Amino acid sequence: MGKTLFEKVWDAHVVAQDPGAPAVLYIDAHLIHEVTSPQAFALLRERGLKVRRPDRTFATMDHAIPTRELEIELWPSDAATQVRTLRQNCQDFGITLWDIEGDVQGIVHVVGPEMGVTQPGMTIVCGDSHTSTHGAFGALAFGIGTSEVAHVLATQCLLQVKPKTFAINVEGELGLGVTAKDIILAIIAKNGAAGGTGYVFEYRGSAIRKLSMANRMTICNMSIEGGARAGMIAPDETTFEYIKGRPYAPKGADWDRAVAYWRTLVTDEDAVFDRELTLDASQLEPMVTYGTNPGQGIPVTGRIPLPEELEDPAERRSLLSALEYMGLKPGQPMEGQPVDIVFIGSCTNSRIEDLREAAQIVKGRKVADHVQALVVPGSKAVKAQAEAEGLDRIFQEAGFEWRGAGCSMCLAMNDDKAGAGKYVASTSNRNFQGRQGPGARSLLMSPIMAAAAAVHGRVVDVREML
Ligand SMILES: CC(C)[C@H](C(=O)O)[C@@H](O)C(=O)O
Ligand code: SF4
Repeated sequence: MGKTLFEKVWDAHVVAQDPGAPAVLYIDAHLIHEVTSPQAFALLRERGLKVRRPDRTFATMDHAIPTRELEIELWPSDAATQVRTLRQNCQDFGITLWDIEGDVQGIVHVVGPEMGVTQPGMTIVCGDSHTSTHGAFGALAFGIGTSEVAHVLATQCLLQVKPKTFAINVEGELGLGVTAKDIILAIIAKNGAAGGTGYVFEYRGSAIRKLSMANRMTICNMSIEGGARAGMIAPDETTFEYIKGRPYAPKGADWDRAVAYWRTLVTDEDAVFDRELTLDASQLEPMVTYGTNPGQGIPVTGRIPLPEELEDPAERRSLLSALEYMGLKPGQPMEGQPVDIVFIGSCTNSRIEDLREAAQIVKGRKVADHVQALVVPGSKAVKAQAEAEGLDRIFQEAGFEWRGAGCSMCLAMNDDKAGAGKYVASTSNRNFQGRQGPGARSLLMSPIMAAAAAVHGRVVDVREML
């Protein structure tokens, strides 16, 4: 029997496997950031250990840092401590650091691919759940806990139980105004926020093959929001083209050898998945979430479900408690729902393609008077590229704030927080209670939907603006 893409990458990295025990998996690239690495380094120091492969470990600063220009002396003390600790750790252990003071910095899942660190067939880990993003390149990439970060730093290996495989087939043409974000929100709405537990998704089908790398990353990014351990997309010409020439990409004869190997990283015709789900891309609409988990989403033309429409009593309870927190009612449409804040950013949707699309909607229009709107590029490179294309001017003339790279309002771990009770149209990946600020209410959507919400001050169907 043939192998799936996941099985090929898994098998190539198993160092040891005792029956009934987790596998020892070799890790090709380890990404670290300021929030989940300090305790791991502390553990290494305590035990007198070195970093096994400093050359395969890459650090950036993203979660806690302010996205406004601010001297570090004026930062909240936690953030300053985390950043200074990361600098010290990278210096002491000989690790490459993409520092906020340098030219290369940004959200770990935006910078890794940009630098060419992320490559097909690799195992990639990071103390961060959205490491699944890198699966867009046909890598096996997933988040790990802080004690595992220490383990990988010390050994370059990780203990892992082999997950099962889950094919998600997306076939057909997307309609105008329907994006990769809508594909993944629709998948999670259909399969549930825990529907992928124990599995690695492989996104397949004609609609996936047509997507850019940025769009593929948007989809893989949210695999974890669908409960999966990781999400993968087989590499193809789009992938190779994206990687070629990037700083850490193979060069010369190494490049040819690498591409020849990468071409083998496809699921064999006769491979069998443990589960499958198929979606018709032509039936999808722009999506909006109404609840407090990413599975609680509906097409913009739809209505919030009524409790009696849900079979599972646990889901009924979760609907009602989510709606209470959200200040929304069963059966209500989301179209027309006023918003207070619009956040375009996060490792889901802060790449240049996302900003270009959002800018198209905003161009020549104004942000509604009562709305605070911000654009937070995913990296310094995205920011520079956007500025070279004049996107910053389009956003600022419309009334958006134009910020520095970082996680920003994706999570309330830095200066950018939404107030209690505020509705945030957000391009990020999590709408958990308090995620964007204590009491704040997140409505997840695509960048063009968020841009449309900024202009109208309420949730609208972006297709009416195209
Ligand atoms: C802070 C970090 C550990 C966390 C994660 O693991 O995902 C964050 O990135 C998030 O998105 O919630
Ligand atoms: S942008 Fe958001 S989801 Fe992504 S790593 Fe940062 S906090 Fe996590």
